[in-house]
Amino acid sequence: MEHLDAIVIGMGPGGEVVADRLLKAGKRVAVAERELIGGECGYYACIPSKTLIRPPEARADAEEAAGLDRPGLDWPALRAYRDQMIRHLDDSRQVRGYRDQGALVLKGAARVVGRDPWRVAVDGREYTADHVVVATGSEAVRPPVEGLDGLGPDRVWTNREATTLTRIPGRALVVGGGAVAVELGQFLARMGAAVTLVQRGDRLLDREDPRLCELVSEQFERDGITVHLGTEVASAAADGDGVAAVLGSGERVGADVLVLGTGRRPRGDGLGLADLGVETDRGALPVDDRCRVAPGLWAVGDVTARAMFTHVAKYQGRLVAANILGGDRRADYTGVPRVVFAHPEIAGVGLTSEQARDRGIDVATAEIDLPETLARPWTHATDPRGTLGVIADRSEGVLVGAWAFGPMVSEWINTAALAIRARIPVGYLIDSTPQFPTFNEGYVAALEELDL
Ligand SMILES: Cc1cc2nc3c(=O)[nH]c(=O)nc-3n(C[C@H](O)[C@H](O)[C@H](O)COP(=O)(O)OP(=O)(O)OC[C@H]3O[C@@H](n4cnc5c(N)ncnc54)[C@H](O)[C@@H]3O)c2cc1C
Ligand SMILES: NC(=O)c1ccc[n+]([C@@H]2O[C@H](COP(=O)([O-])OP(=O)(O)OC[C@H]3O[C@@H](n4cnc5c(N)ncnc54)[C@H](O)[C@@H]3O)[C@@H](O)[C@H]2O)c1
Repeated sequence: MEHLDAIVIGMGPGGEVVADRLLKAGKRVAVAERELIGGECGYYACIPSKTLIRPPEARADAEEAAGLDRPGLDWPALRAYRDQMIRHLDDSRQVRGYRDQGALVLKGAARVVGRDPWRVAVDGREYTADHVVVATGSEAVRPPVEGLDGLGPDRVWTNREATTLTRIPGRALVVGGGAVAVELGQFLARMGAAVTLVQRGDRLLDREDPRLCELVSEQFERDGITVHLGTEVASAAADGDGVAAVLGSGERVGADVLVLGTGRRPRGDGLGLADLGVETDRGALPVDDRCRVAPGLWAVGDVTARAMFTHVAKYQGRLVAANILGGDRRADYTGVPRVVFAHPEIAGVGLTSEQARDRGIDVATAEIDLPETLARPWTHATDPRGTLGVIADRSEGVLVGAWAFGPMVSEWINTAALAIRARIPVGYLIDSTPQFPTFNEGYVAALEELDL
């Protein structure tokens, strides 16, 4: 039986970072992947969704810039570029790349079949290793809607069908109110679909600051999206080529497709770990602050259910590789940005004002309207909009949270992310000199408004 320094199970962004770093350090590594090297992120989530969103976003930006006409949208050309970006669902170059780096590439579903030492089985063969890293990601949750399971993938889209779509549906019923529902719902609407969104919670993006949720709802109204809050889809049935749904409120909604954005379940079950005394929590592998599950067993990414983002999977991957190589790195999630790539972009980082108060923090908040305060929104668009909110700990004099709605927020939210993580005193932030004219200047203006 072949013995390795490490076996990485699942080659999404988390697994790839661990494998790359261990291989560079000269370790003997096996990587196991049952589908495509690159994971959900590379083929069915981040990459295709952000590629698809860009042209409608660029068109809206062009419409808002002085002196530009509305550019045309070429769906076949966009679809072809999306297919190129998802490598036509072919990972043979990645397989070759890892083999060239000296990895043992195992294409198949892995199971952990023994411990002391860890033993992993793929395709009927077994391997032992000093370290096993589980990076198996997550899968879309299918809500318990009557009739849903009887409908095929032509009528019910998870993120997989939605991000690999080949036609724009005439009518889409989007279920959920998180990042998936907001990004895909707005994309479909901007591509010409009539979109109805049904969210169980009482706000869109209900884990974010309530004020941010309000701004997103207003934007969805401008986009002509019909939003039902505080209700669910009670039942769904085939109707011609489409779907006839009945909501909890009794209202009927007809659509060509029903798109699920109802959360994700970590893929920690089915790996055989329970038989070895490693319990999961609703599919998640419990990790300590070093991302360790048990001696020699590590987990990174969505399967840890810490914060289901690619940047978190990569962060945990860097940390686990360092720890396997003898380091002692511990994870800190206080400065993880949460960006929704809608148009305008939406972001939150750190605590919401509600969370900060619940923790007993002496909270000070401020909110600024970006066009009222800055020059940059006006050089960017003729009818600009945007808002920045900051949440500070008055007694410590540091920022504990921030949220923003506006152009390119995904880039400039990282200023707040670093300030929160490093506990940079608000006085230093106010004393900084962000480039003129940029959206980053908003932080000085917002922080000056705080009653500290
Ligand atoms: C529509 C959508 C858009 C998103 N957009 C963003 C975004 O813009 N930015 C962002 O930060 N996050 C985004 N996310 C979240 C992001 O996709 C995940 O956080 C990220 O993919 C997690 O990476 P991972 O390495 O944990 O797992 P994954 O990317 O899920 O990869 C896990 C891999 O493990 C493999 N695997 C599973 N079980 C086994 C087994 N037993 N044996 C072998 N292999 C196995 C799978 O085949 C898969 O390839 C988005 C999610 C969705 C659904
Ligand atoms: N830009 C990004 O970084 C990005 C983009 C997409 C997804 N993601 C990540 O992927 C993960 C999954 O995203 P998501 O939006 O699917 O999940 P989510 O858990 O963030 O949100 C799910 C939403 O669906 C609602 N919901 C659940 N069941 C419902 C039902 N039966 N009927 C109506 N509404 C229902 C919930 O109230 C909740 O608001 C998240 O962790 C997210 O952060 C990130």
